[in-house]
Amino acid sequence: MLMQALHVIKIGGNVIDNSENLHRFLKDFTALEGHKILVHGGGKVATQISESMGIEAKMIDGRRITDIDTLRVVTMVYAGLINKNVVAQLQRYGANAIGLTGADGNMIHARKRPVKTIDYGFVGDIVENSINPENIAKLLDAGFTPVFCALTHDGEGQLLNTNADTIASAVAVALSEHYETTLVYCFEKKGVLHDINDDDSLIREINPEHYLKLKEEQIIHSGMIPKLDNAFAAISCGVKAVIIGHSDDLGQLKGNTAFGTRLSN
Ligand SMILES: Nc1ncnc2c1ncn2[C@@H]1O[C@H](COP(=O)(O)OP(=O)(O)O)[C@@H](O)[C@H]1O
Ligand SMILES: CC(=O)N[C@@H](CCC(=O)OP(=O)(O)O)C(=O)O
Repeated sequence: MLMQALHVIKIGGNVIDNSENLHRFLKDFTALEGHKILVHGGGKVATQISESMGIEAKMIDGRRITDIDTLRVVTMVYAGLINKNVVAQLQRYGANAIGLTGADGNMIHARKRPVKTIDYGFVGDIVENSINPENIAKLLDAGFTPVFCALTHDGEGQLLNTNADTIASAVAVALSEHYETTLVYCFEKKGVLHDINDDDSLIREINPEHYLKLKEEQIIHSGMIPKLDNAFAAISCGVKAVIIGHSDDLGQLKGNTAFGTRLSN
């Protein structure tokens, strides 16, 4: 049987922090035909709000050290402020969006990251095979557009902070059993760049060997490393296509025009 197409789109914190870019992106997202899921970050807003409350934001290897006060802030910011505003805007543009944490409908089960050398606090690693694609498919079939924020739960009442890139990859992998799934990471640059300050230096395609080399040469660094690790994990676990590109270029998907960096294995 021919599988239906599904787009899982992740939007990053720098776009969420810029209302003009966010609105443009949400309009283009709504215009995408067929089944779609949005996963949003919001790390930048969480950092601003934490610091305005006198709670210092600490990141190690792109992951937020989430003590109890920080967990309260990210719960308010991700599940409340950002998720509900994104849902309201999508409703305005015509998508029947429904906002979710991983606890809602038991969508995403995670385990508190064990303390080794670093104590990340209330950070959750998604439990393998814990995302039930049937539950998400029910929402899609009922005409809803699920909008996930960066929170999961451990099944024992504890919310956990989980990186949004990781959530997008895990959701795309789980649903690729049922749909021909394309995962798109949207952020504020044209894609993976040879020179981070030059949008004309876009790398149109990248495979794991090329990735290793670009990492060694420090052409790829910081937040792009975990993003690409998540992206390659998705492509090797059944996701049909993964693209990393600018939030302004999402509309290109509709016309099937190539944009951003496409992953290959
Ligand atoms: N080669 C590269 N091309 C593009 N961005 C890169 C590259 N190397 C590092 N980066 C950095 O990675 C960042 C994206 O990662 P991150 O901030 O985690 O994204 P997001 O906001 O989508 O979660 C970019 O803003 C950029 O600063
Ligand atoms: C554990 C962890 O680091 N969680 C992330 C979740 C938000 C996120 O991923 O936001 P962006 O996509 O905007 O970076 C954080 O709190 O920053």
